[in-house]
Order: sequence, then structure tokens, then C-alpha cells
Amino acid sequence: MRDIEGRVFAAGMPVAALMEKVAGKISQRIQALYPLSKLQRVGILVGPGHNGGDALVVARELHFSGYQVLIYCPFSKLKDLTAQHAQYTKSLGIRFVERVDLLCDCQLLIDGLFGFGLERSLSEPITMAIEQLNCCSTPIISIDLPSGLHTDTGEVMGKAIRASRTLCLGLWKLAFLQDRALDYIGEAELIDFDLPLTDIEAVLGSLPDVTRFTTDLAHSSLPLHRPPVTHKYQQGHLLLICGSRQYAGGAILAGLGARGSGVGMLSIAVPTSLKPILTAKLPEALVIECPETETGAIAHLRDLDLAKYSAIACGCGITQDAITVVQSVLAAEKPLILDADALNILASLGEIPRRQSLTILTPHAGEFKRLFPQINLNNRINASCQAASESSAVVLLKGARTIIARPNGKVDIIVESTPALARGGSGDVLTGLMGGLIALANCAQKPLESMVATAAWWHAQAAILAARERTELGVDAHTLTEYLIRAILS
Ligand SMILES: NC(=O)C1=CN([C@@H]2O[C@H](COP(=O)(O)OP(=O)(O)OC[C@H]3O[C@@H](n4cnc5c(N)ncnc54)[C@H](O)[C@@H]3O)[C@@H](O)[C@H]2O)[C@H](O)CC1
Ligand SMILES: [K+]
Repeated sequence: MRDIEGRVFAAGMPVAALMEKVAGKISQRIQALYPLSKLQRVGILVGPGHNGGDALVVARELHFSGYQVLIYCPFSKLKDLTAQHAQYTKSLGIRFVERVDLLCDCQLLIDGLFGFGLERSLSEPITMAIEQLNCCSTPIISIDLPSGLHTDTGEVMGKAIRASRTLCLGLWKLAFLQDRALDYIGEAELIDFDLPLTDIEAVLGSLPDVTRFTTDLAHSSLPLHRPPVTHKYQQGHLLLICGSRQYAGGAILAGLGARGSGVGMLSIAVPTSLKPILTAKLPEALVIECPETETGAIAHLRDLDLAKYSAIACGCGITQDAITVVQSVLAAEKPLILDADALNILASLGEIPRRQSLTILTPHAGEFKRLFPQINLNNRINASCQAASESSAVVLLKGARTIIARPNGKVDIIVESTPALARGGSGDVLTGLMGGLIALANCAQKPLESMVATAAWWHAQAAILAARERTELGVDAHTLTEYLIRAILS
């Protein structure tokens, strides 16, 4: 953003004019959210840089609209433009308070302490003030970014404002896509202020590396329409390898996820003792019974011809005893998804083999650390990219904001999701669903890599819809599978 605005200023746009335009939009939005009829007293937190300048313009606009405005600015040295706005707001008779507790009876707070210019950890007295403000129950709207968060990593630099809503300016900053920042950001909203596309592209490239994966993108790759003349083997054949005597449920849920994908044929390889239950739950699937280890895991894949499948998904409920199975699928020349204990087995093998075909790894943070112990997970976006580049696999890192990184550096982030998915079994559903989509796409010779994000988007949308109808408590993994089709109808 610093480089983009630099180009805009160099082209002749005055800095003050841009601030006036941006802050004008912020104050309009605030007035729409909190009209004068609802509340009158607004406290404004002003920092030393241009984030503080934005806040002072907002203070002036709200003052002229009839709000009672109080300003708290605990800095003696302000940037020039900010200092000018401070001088003018004072001249208008807007009250500056010395102590943060004097804002406690405000009905709304606007946070303009720091934006993307925060460059080191905050210290006293600011940290103390932030702590006090976070304890008031007053709603806080942050300008650009909650003050105290690092704009890229989302790290809390000492202390950070816990906003109820954040108005992000111009372009989404990376912090909005980092799990650890989400508690501070509250509702996230983008305020557009007409940055020229040529300047954005000059800095970020025409296809930015990081993409927010949206409904439009998903719909462009969902295989919603079939040719009028086709047969089941032309609609993909997925081999799911899953389950153990200990974990039968993972196999069933992965199977139901695959069913939701619309894949033409579904084969499920399970230990012998699981055959009756899988046949009962998924009558359409071909259930392949495999010899069992003493512990009830799949011992090996018999003489299965792995070449006949369009994709393989392996791992749900297999336990760490199914080592031979994971070795066999790694050697198969088919698109392969590894999840759950297949990832733990892969980690124990010590090395991720290079494969000719696409490999997709779907770890949560714990599995990620076992697979890539040398990669620091502090910045989830960078960590996923590094993992994808090192392993030559597509890495899907599960979380509140699931990240999908490709070996070529492209990253998709699922920006709409729900904590309802934090529940046993929901990952198994995703693996089955993704396996089905990859099998379909491979059979239709469509791009495979975009299907990973499409599956994650679909899975999240189903959970959002289910949570809306049933609350976040009502989205068990089995119920989730029943919302898959409904999620793409709406
Ligand atoms: N293009 C846009 O998006 C526009 C954004 N605007 C707003 O400007 C800020 C960024 O302004 P900038 O002055 O560069 O940075 P900050 O206001 O975030 O603060 C920098 C200021 O603070 C000092 N500082 C940094 N770290 C610390 C610290 N730990 N403790 C104390 N002081 C610190 C630093 O020295 C600077 O003086 C952006 O977020 C938007 O809100 C424009 O208004 C319009 C265009
Ligand atoms: K801020």
C-alpha cells in the first residue's frame, strides 16, 4: 500500500486530498452504522501518523453532523498533516481529553492510533490505554487496522485494540487473512477509495499471488453441468482409502463427503471388518475389503490396480499402523490427497517424496508442525507457501481462514467460514468432497489445483448455511454432509 499510494502521490494527487476523501468515506459509513438518532457521544483515538489524521477528519465531520466528540491524543509529536488537523479541530472547540478514562462514557470509540505504519511494539502509556479501552463494553471501530496489529502478519505488537468492526482502506491487508488477528478485527469491511488499477497492478502484478477465494471463483470451477451423453466412469472414479476397526466413523464421513461431490464412481478401501457398516451407509459405493493388521488397520491394498482411478484420497481414520498403504499410494501415478494419519505417517517417513502427479496435503496446525518442523507457523500465509515450495505439493492449512498454497507461490484463502467447523469429523468430510471433485476434474481434464480451494470453499459454505439454520452447535459432521448440495443451490 505504501508503494501504491506513493505512485498516486507522485502522479499529482495531494496527500491531504486523499486523506480527506478516505476519511470522508469513513465518516459516512460510521454515520450510517450509528446514526445520530441512536447515539451522540463519540470518543476518537488519535495517533501520531496519518491514521491519526484520518481520525481527526472523522472527528471534524462527526462534530459538524451534530455528534458530541471527544478526542484522546497521547502524543506530543505528530506528522505535519495530522498536526494541522489537530490544530483545526481544537479551534472548532472540540474537546481534547488528557486521560483515557474520560472516554468511558462515550457510546462509540473510533480507533485512529496506528494503521499500516506501526513499525515497532507499543509501550506505556499506550499499552495501558489500549487495555483500559478494551475493557469498556463500548463498540470500537478501527480505521484501516486495529491499532497494535502488524499489517502483514497480524501479530499483536505489545497490545492491540479489540475492535468490533474494522474499516480496511483500499485493499485488504494480509493481517485480515491471518487467524491470530481475527479476534481483534471484529467485522471486517473494505472501504474503496478509487485506487487506480494501473497503480495496483504495477505494484502487485496483474494476478496477485494471494487471492481471497470468493463465490464467483468457486462457481467458475464447480462441475455443475454434465454433457448430455456421458456415463459414470466419465464422471470420475475416486478411491477413498480410509478407516480402521478403531475409527469407522472417519471412513463413513469421508464417503458421505465424496457422495456430496457428485463424483461418478466411488470405491472405498477399508479393513475387512468395516465392510458391512460402509455398505449399509453408502449403498452406491464399491466397498473393497482389505486385510487387517492386528490393531485393525488396513495391512495392505491387496492387488488393487491404482492406475484405474481418477484420484485417490487416503488417511481418514487409518491410524498410524497403515504405513504400507501410504507407501503404496505415494508410488501411484494419480492425483493424491493425504489427510489425517496419512500425514502423520508421511511425517514419520522423514521425507516427502517428489511425485509425477499432483499431491495435496491437508494438515491442521498440529499435523503441519509434524510435517514441516523447520517452518515457523507464526505467519500462516508465508508458512504454507514455504511448505508448498519445499514439498512440491499443494498444501491446504486448515484454520479459521483456511490457506491453500501451491508450489508456484499462488495462494488462495477461504475468507468466509464458521467456527462451527471446529468439530471432529468435519475434516473427513472435506477430504471426501475434495477427492470427488479432483476425480471429476481429472476425468474431465480440467485444472486440478483450483479444485482444492473450491472444495474448501464449498465445505465452508455448507457449514455457514447449516449454522445459520441450526446454530453453530448444530453442525455435526454428518449434518454438514446434508448441507453440501443446498449450499450451492443458494
Ligand atoms: N493509501 C492509503 O491507504 C491511505 C491511508 N491513509 C492512512 O494512513 C495510515 C498510514 O499512515 P502512516 O502515517 O504511514 O502510519 P501510521 O498512522 O500507522 O503511524 C505511523 C506513525 O507512528 C509512529 N510509530 C510507529 N510505530 C510506533 C510505536 N510502536 N510507538 C509509537 N509510535 C510509533 C511512526 O513513527 C509514525 O509517525 C493508514 O493506515 C491510513 O489510516 C491516508 O490517510 C490516506 C491514504
Ligand atoms: K487504527
